[in-house]
Amino acid sequence: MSAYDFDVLVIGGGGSAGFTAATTAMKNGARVAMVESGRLGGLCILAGCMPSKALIHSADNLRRQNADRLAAYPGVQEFRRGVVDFLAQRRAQAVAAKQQQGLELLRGRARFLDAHAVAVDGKPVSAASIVIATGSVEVVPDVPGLAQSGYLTSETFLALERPPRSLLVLGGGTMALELAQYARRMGVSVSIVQRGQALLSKEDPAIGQILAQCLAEEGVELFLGTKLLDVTKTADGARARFIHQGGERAIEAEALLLSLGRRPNSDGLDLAAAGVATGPGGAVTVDQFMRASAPHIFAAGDVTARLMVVNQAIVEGQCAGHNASSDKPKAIDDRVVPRAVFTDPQVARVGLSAAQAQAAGVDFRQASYDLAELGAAQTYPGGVRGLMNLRAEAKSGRIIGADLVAPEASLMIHDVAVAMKLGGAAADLADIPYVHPCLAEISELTAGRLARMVGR
Ligand SMILES: Cc1cc2nc3c(=O)[nH]c(=O)nc-3n(C[C@H](O)[C@H](O)[C@H](O)COP(=O)(O)OP(=O)(O)OC[C@H]3O[C@@H](n4cnc5c(N)ncnc54)[C@H](O)[C@@H]3O)c2cc1C
Ligand SMILES: NC(=O)c1ccc[n+]([C@@H]2O[C@H](COP(=O)([O-])OP(=O)(O)OC[C@H]3O[C@@H](n4cnc5c(N)ncnc54)[C@H](O)[C@@H]3O)[C@@H](O)[C@H]2O)c1
Repeated sequence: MSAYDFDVLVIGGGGSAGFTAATTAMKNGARVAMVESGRLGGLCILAGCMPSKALIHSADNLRRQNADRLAAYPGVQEFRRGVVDFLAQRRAQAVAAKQQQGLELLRGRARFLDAHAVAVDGKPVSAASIVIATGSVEVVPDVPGLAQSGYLTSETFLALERPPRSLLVLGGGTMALELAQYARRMGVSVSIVQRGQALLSKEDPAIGQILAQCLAEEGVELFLGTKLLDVTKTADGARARFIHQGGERAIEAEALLLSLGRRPNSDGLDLAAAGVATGPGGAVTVDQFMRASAPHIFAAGDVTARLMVVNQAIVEGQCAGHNASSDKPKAIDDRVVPRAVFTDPQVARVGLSAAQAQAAGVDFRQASYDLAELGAAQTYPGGVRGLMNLRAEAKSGRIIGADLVAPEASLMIHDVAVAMKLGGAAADLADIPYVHPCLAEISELTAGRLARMVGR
């Protein structure tokens, strides 16, 4: 009989990483409890991936139909709520099914008491191993006046009952671009104020340029390379002052959306009581087994800040859940986690970026292809914009990463992901006679170019 209440305790079990960790540990035969302070579903279902995509796809439809967006707005919101409620209910049913199999669900907020115990709303619970999966929170920078201005976060923006006439988006990352384009397509007048010189500053600058062109053509006003000075509340909304191209500018809008990144949600956990070390922004520091600095404590998902997307959270949850409940530890394999930005055109990536490969000292070659060069692209009235960068190890020809901008890049990236998973080389991808004429042929053609530059 164990000295602890449970074999494995998961903090944040209602989210993607936590629920995966809990069910993985159960498969290993562990007695598992999960603590959840909020509604079951986590960020992806309740206020992230799913509601944002429900709105984006709705705006696309309305645009195609040339419908009155303002009149359609309440229906779009009703659709978003329906999607969220359906998926949250499905998560609740999945949790209930696991409860039938012995999972203990503890409702409340967890805080560490020591390395093997947490208090759930004051009540102590102990476990041999603990998985931290508490997700992330919005970054709120220390900008004068911002706190008093009444800004929107992604969560409050997604749920607005009425669209603002004008929207000022602070930030130029994934979330900023998805939500800015959605708002524009719903008829809102949109400005983006971004600190970096490019949009999506972690990607190849050519990608940010394509997105900047597309957004500007839709009427989004872009300010890149800015320094935010302050924000003031006005009678109609908010006003942001910033430096742009050496001069001072000010933009007023009815609503201000904060999209300056997310940071690990670890503040209230009292990690010091458990001897768990944190890194930049409060990320729980983990090794390749998703093990924290205390040997029987693991972490998974946004709280580790490795890559804040849901498929990464699930891969980390599987690894943490397994290692928390097994004496045969497995290292995480997150080499192949594709991800996408759901703008139009979409942006997708798998594997290492060129900058990451360089930083890791990999000897690689990169081939690029402009989507407009493709025969299939000629068949789209008005043309299509995009590109592919494909990278492979110089000696072996093995594919190590790709970037893609294309209308359906979120779908198209998966053939590169499969090739990478199977250890494929550029020549293997080039060898597949792709359906003609389709935009996915860009993979075959870029791979052909790359195959001629590398060893195999
Ligand atoms: C607007 C938006 C759009 C996004 N779109 C996409 C997308 O299209 N594709 C994609 O892959 N990713 C997307 N993401 C990112 C994705 O949602 C996250 O990476 C993912 O949901 C993180 O999962 P998680 O399990 O780490 O955290 P969460 O799902 O946030 O789970 C953490 C859980 O812990 C609970 N919790 C926190 N503290 C405690 C505590 N002390 N005690 C008990 N419980 C606690 C919370 O209530 C929550 O249920 C988006 C994010 C946003 C904000
Ligand atoms: N499709 C998806 O997978 C998806 C969609 C939305 C969000 N997400 C995830 O949610 C998280 C949050 O998204 P995000 O777009 O906010 O984060 P992000 O890190 O992609 O972008 C933040 C942006 O804000 C800028 N910035 C940060 N601090 C600033 C400051 N003080 N002044 C001016 N600019 C500043 C950065 O340069 C960057 O461009 C990300 O980790 C992302 O992966 C994913």
